[in-house]
Amino acid sequence: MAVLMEGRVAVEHLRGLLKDEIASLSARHKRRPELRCIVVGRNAAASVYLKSQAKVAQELGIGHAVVALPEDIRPDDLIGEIAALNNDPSVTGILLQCPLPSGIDLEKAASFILPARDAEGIHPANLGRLVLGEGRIAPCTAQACIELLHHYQVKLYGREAVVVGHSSIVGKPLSLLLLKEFATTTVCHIATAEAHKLEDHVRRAHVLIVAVGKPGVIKGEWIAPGAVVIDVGINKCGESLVGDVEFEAARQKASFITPVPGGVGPLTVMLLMKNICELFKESLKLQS
Ligand SMILES: NC(=O)C1=CN([C@@H]2O[C@H](COP(=O)(O)OP(=O)(O)OC[C@H]3O[C@@H](n4cnc5c(N)ncnc54)[C@H](OP(=O)(O)O)[C@@H]3O)[C@@H](O)[C@H]2O)C=CC1
Ligand SMILES: Nc1nc(=O)c2c([nH]1)NC[C@@H]1CN(c3ccc(C(=O)N[C@@H](CCC(=O)O)C(=O)O)cc3)C=[N+]21
Repeated sequence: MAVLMEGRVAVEHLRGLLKDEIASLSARHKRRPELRCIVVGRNAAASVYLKSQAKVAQELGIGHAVVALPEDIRPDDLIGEIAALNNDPSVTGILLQCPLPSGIDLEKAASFILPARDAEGIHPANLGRLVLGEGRIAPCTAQACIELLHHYQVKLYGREAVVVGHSSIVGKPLSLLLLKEFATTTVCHIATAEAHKLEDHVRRAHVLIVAVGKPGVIKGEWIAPGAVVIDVGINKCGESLVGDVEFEAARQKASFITPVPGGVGPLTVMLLMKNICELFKESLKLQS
């Protein structure tokens, strides 16, 4: 039976550090960091994220406001909203929440966020730094997975890491961070599933990280004995939240596994706040 990797426990140390740092910066500079979150349309996982953000921002002394936009917004109007936040001197960081409607391209929209206000590190300049291994602001969930692995002292050097999902906010940046740790990294996606190869890749993973958004897409029986499993997926199932991995069956085979909720989610939120704190410090340096 696997040990649970509890993000809600791993996060406590960071919570204390950030709270103290933000309190002292805010007192010294007589202003607080401000996060603005752009949300287009409605989505269950995005609502869970927003709720957690608002709660943690308040605990840490970070201002938080949502810019809610209609599902049928035109791309140019979304860019206008981003520009308004870029030009507002009180704003520290901007988060463009996914998913976006089918007519709007995340990567294109993200390129309009000022790199110095990019709360998630998804502007091409920030992603470029990540490729070069020198990124400071990296996508929060990718960082959260690495933090969890470090917290539970999981060895990555020379191990087979398999990432399922290749989105710009999770799978791709995470694969770069795993490479930085010298894990031998495979990235699977929809074409892997269509080629009926997903099971083969999952079966040989020492470390498996799944970010798809489909409950049960990874069968528990595919997990290699002793594997480490991180389930990023957040899916609403009635009133409860479930991940992408068949949890109970996977738990019988893995050595470590994240629960959903209580796994990656709380760390994602705290690392978003850490990014905001970093952007705030940079902005204060520029002013002085
Ligand atoms: N816990 C947390 O902190 C966070 C949770 N999430 C959750 O993680 C999930 C993924 O989020 P995100 O990356 O934004 O989602 P996206 O929809 O952007 O990406 C999903 C990825 O999964 C791939 N995929 C779809 N179906 C399959 C399949 N059957 N087999 C293998 N790969 C498949 C897609 O491939 P293709 O594009 O080629 O179709 C795509 O790369 C969601 O549930 C989201 O809510 C996200 C961020 C943070
Ligand atoms: N640009 C962008 N970046 C994201 O990182 C992003 C996004 N868009 N869109 C939506 C998904 C989803 N996501 C979550 C993060 C934390 C929790 C979270 O805090 N989860 C708690 C939930 C606690 C509860 O309410 O039960 C937990 O898992 O324990 C949930 C969901 C980030 N996402």
